[in-house]
Amino acid sequence: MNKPDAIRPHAILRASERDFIFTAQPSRVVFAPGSLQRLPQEVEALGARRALVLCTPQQVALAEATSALLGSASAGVFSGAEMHVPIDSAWRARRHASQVGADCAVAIGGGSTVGLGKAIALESGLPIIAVPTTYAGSEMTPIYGITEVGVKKTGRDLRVLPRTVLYDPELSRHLPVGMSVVSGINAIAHAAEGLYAQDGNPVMSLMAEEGIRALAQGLRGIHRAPADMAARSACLYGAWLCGSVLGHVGMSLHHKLCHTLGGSFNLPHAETHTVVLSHALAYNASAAPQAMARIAAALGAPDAATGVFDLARELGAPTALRDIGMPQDGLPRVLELALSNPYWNPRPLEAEALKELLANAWAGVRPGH
Ligand SMILES: NC(=O)c1ccc[n+]([C@@H]2O[C@H](COP(=O)([O-])OP(=O)(O)OC[C@H]3O[C@@H](n4cnc5c(N)ncnc54)[C@H](O)[C@@H]3O)[C@@H](O)[C@H]2O)c1
Ligand SMILES: O=C(O)CCC(=O)CC(=O)O
Repeated sequence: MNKPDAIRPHAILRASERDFIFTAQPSRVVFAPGSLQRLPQEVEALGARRALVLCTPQQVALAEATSALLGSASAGVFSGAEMHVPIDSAWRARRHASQVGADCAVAIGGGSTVGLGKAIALESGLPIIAVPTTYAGSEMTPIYGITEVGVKKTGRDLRVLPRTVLYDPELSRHLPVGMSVVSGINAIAHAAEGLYAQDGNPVMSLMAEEGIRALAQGLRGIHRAPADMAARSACLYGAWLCGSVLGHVGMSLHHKLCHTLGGSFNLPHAETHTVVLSHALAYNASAAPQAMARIAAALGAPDAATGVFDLARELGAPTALRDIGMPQDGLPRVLELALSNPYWNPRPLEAEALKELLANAWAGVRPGH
C-alpha cells in the first residue's frame, strides 16, 4: 500500500521537511447548501446519459428522490451498499450496473456507498459522482477497499477517484450526532496520519491541520446543537480537507490496524477509528514530534493522543474496542495481521509495544495512564 507505484511515484525519503514531490489529483468539487440540485448538470457535464444511483438499504428514500431529480438520465437505484464492501456486494453491483446499461454512478451516502461505487469503477472505469452524507472523506481519495474471506484489501487506483463531488451540508442535517462524531474522527485520522506520512508535503500538512481544526470545532458545535448548519458545514469542509490529505499521501499504523479490525472482525469502521486513533498517536509520538504538536494545536489540546481521546469522550463516542464488539481473544490475530503486511510507519513496528497498544485500546485506557 505504501510502496511507490504508478500513481504515487513521490514516496521518497525526505532529507528535509521542505523536500517533496506532489502530484495533484483531478476532481471537481461543488460545495454549497442545495448543491444536490446541480446533479443533472453534473451528469451531463461528464457526457453521461444513464446514471445508476447507489445507496445503502437505509437511504433508499434519499436515493429515490435523487433518481427522480435525474429524470430520464436515471438508470434507477441500487441499494446494496454495505460496510467494508464485501466482494459479493461488489459483484452484484457490477452486474447490475452492466445490466441496466449505466454509463455513470451516483454514490449518495457515506463511505460505504462511495466504496461500492469505487468497486464498480475499479472494474469498469465508470465515472463516479459522489454526494457524501457523512464526514468519512472517501469521496476525495483514489483508495478502494474490498473485503474477501475475512481480509480487507486496500489499493490505490485513479479509476476509482470520483470525478465530481457535490458537498451539500443540508444532506447531513439529520445524520445522528453519534454517527457524525465518529465519522468526523475517522476524517481527523486521515489528516493526523497525513502529518507524519513518509510522502507528506507542506501543502497537505496545512490542509491536514485546518481539517482537524474545522472538524474539532464543527463536531463540538453539532454535539451542542445537532441542527447547527454552520457546524455541519464546518464538518463537511473538514471532511473535504482530510479526505484530500488521505487521497494524496500515505497511511500508516493507525489505518492498518483499523482495516484489520474492520475487515477481519467486522467492527464498525468509524467507531474503530475513533477508539484506535489516540493509541496509534501515542505509539508514534516519539517518532513524529512535529506532527503531534500540529495535531494538538489543531485540537486545542496540550497533547495529540490525549487530545483525541478526550475529544471522543467529551462528545460521547466510544473509547474502548470491547464496547464496539471486539472479542479479547481476537487481539493476537489482529497483531499477526498488522505485522504480516504492514503499511510504512514512522516508528518501527515492535510486537510487544503493539500488543500493549491493542490491550489498551480494547480496555479503553486513556493514553499515558
Ligand atoms: N476509501 C476511502 O478513502 C475511505 C475513507 C473513509 C471511509 N471509507 C469507508 O467508508 C465506510 C464507512 O463510511 P461511513 O462512516 O460514512 O459510514 P457508512 O457509509 O457505512 O454509513 C453508516 C450508516 O449511516 C447511514 N447514513 C449515512 N449518511 C446518513 C445521513 N446523513 N443520515 C442518516 N443516516 C445516514 C448509512 O446509510 C449507513 O446505514 C467504511 O466501509 C470505510 O472503509 C473509505
Ligand atoms: O475501506 C476502504 O475503502 C479503505 C479505507 C481507507 O483507506 C480509509 C479509512 O480507513 O478510513
